[in-house]
Amino acid sequence: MTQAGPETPAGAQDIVFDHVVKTYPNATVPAVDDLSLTVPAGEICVLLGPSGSGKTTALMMVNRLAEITGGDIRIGGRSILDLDPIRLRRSIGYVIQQTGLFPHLTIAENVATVPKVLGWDKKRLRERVGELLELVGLPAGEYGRRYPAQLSGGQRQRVGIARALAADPPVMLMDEPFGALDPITREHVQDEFLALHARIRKTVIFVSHDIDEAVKMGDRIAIFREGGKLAQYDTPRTLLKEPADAFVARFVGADRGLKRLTLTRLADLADAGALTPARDADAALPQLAADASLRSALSLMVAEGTDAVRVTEPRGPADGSDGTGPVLGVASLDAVRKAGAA
Ligand SMILES: Nc1ncnc2c1ncn2[C@@H]1O[C@H](COP(=O)(O)OP(=O)(O)OP(=O)(O)O)[C@@H](O)[C@H]1O
Repeated sequence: MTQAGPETPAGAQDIVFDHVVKTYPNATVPAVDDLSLTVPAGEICVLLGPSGSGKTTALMMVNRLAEITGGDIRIGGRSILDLDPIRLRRSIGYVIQQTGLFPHLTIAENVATVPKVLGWDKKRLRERVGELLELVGLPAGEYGRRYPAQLSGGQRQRVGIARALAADPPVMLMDEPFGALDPITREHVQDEFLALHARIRKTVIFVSHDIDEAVKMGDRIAIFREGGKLAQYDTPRTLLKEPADAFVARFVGADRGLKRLTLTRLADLADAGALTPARDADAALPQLAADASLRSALSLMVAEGTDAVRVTEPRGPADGSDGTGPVLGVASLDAVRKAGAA
């Protein structure tokens, strides 16, 4: 955590869309229509919506890969229209689905691309590349001299993130960055990115078409409808609990109650005093570590045919959530249901 606290992290900047319109040349209707929203500094905002609803266009207007045709976008209070597009782009991290790594450059050279353009000296470049590759779990000594083709898809995506962070930009734009990864790798890279974000607190705009990804990654979610109109902008919890209209309700899915359970951990129940003390008779109950979600707890109860789980203290990340630490108490189906409805 920075000195200023997570709400106003040092170095991050808010992004304001102020009545933004984008109508492409020769188009009869706008791709983005009167978009107004603020992404607070240091938060992750996920743009979600059906195909063609204007998510990528909204994202690309921030770094002027698509020029706005109405309204304004301000980063840290400065209009993007007052900035030179090339300089603006260098000051914003950009991660896309096909990582866009240069195949003929090594991993270290790829990560160094922008700082090199900015004229950093060799020593500073080398240190920064080492630091960034370490940060994304690909130590330079082992991976720096390899070429993109010699990495897995998930590793390439991590290099893409390291490269986007190279010049320490206050803002990152990510367009379906994990879309091409298989589900298991995607989960890993999402977790890694969230852990990384907790440390670096950049302001991130992240395009996704996957509601589960949006709920997991977003501090806030902007749902777009056809015609590039903003349907709702809220925290995942509010969006799932109070969809603004039938379109949003349909988009987030009939299982939105279950999705909401992913937002609460068993540890939250423990903190709220909603666990009951474990008795000897509870020894046969299935158990889960406190960092598991209420959805996992419910799923385990259904699978095991019980109406409670024992909650254990996780001993560390290496333990996963299989529940091997000391027992904290028992979470009943009723407690899970009540917490899910809250
Ligand atoms: N370069 C362009 N020229 C003209 N029209 C475009 C251009 N790029 C996108 N559009 C149109 O603008 C609208 C919004 O497209 P955009 O790519 O922003 O949507 P999206 O929500 O990101 O879609 P997807 O989820 O399929 O990527 C679509 O109708 C699209 O056809």
